[in-house]
Amino acid sequence: GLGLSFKKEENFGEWYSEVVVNGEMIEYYDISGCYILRPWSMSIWEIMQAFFDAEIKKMKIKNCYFPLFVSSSVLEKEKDHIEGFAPEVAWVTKSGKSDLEIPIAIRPTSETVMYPYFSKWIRGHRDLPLKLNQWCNVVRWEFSNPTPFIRSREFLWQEGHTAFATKAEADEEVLQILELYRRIYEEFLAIPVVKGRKSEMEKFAGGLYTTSVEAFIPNTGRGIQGATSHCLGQNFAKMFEINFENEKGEKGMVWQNSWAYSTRTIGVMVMVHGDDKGLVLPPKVASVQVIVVPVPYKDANTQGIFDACTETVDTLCKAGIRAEADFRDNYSPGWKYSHWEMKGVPLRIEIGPKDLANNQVRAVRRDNAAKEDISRVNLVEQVKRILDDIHQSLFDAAKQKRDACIQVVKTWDEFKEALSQRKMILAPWCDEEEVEQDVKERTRGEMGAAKSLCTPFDQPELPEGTKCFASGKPAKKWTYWGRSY
Ligand SMILES: O=C1CCCN[C@@H]1CCCn1cnc2ccccc2c1=O
Repeated sequence: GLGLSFKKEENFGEWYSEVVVNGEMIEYYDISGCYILRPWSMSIWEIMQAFFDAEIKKMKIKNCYFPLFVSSSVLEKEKDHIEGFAPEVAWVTKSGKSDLEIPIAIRPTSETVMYPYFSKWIRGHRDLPLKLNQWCNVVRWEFSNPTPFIRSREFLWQEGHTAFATKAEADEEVLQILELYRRIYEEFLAIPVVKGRKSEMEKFAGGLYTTSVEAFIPNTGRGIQGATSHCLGQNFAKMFEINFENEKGEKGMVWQNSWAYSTRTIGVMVMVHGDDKGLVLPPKVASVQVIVVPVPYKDANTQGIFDACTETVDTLCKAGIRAEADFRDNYSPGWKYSHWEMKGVPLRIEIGPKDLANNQVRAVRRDNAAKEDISRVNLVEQVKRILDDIHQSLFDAAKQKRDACIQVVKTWDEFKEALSQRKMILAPWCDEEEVEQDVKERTRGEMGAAKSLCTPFDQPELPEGTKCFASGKPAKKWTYWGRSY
């Protein structure tokens, strides 16, 4: 039948795979770890892209496009940033029947593709700042369990790559971009995130420091990195000789950033808001925000009902609301209700004989199934109010659930207990890397080890003498820990 065969609370993994397919977001592909993005998910990507692209254009960041292919000499230029990742690099070794002289890598990220040209283009301080972004796909041949949107061998992202004369400029941009990522999650996807800094162990090894927005999936009790904004320092400038002559004629290396968010955002949204009836789309990213369904009654004025539906769609569209009508005559209203609920359309409008007679429509919310009769007189402002309220209540519900998963701990025993309860753990930490390594080893198990998620910028008070939860040494900061994707 139409319904899902798995329940979110009982079989989360199967529920997720089924809901992205039944919601017509994803089609499974015959190569493992690769998925077809159908229009229902591509439209979500496009809406977020439109926002982010407009925002970075305000920051004078320009779009470009670099080749998909990377020569091995250049890719392996940076040993330590690539060493951990080497197994994930996909290589082209043949064309037709013949082997390539030298294998060519498919970009897993574009630092090594772009930075030899940054070196060529940046000569003097007038060439700075250089601020580029590209919207593209990247390939990482991962082996851990592939999951649509969350972990795939090819995904879409934007990657920003910027170069500045001073560290101060780089530091500022890192945070400006991170704020845009927070807005993507909280203002578009209605998902609460924590802004913070990654530990030395978890940061991008090729950079100076990494900031991120961290989300949490209550059903699996795992944190998930939502997006990252790295300050690369002068590490890549040194490697690729990206230097410039400043005003005083002195030679200096540039300060660089790189930052990305990807189609993983869509998977997080499905996991957080979806329910046993299917997808639940936050209105801001729904390609159809309102679906109008005619409810004809045997001898009632069917044409009048259809006309009212058409007029309702036109009125809403003229007001900038993304509305459509489902006039298909081979499906019943009840079938249509289930279908559009599965696809997560935020608001349904039903128009039957009674509604027609009373010059009203019956509005039904997807998030809480609340029904409301609305006069067609002030339809637009009522629908706008309801859509805004749906966004707010989705965010509030997700935040309440995420906050309920947060556990503050002071000792190792409390930490272990919270981890067994699948919590997102806030603990005082001595900030020593070998202690972090020790936490990973001591929590290794079939559920996966705990790792540090981020050190939140918003630090709670740390009383003098507070001990590190894992080492007993003097704590230096509060850090979030947990299992993660
Ligand atoms: O996050 C970002 C933001 C966008 C630009 N790249 C940085 C860092 C990417 C880190 N990374 C991640 N997976 C990889 C996989 C294979 C080879 C290299 C890499 C690699 O460098």
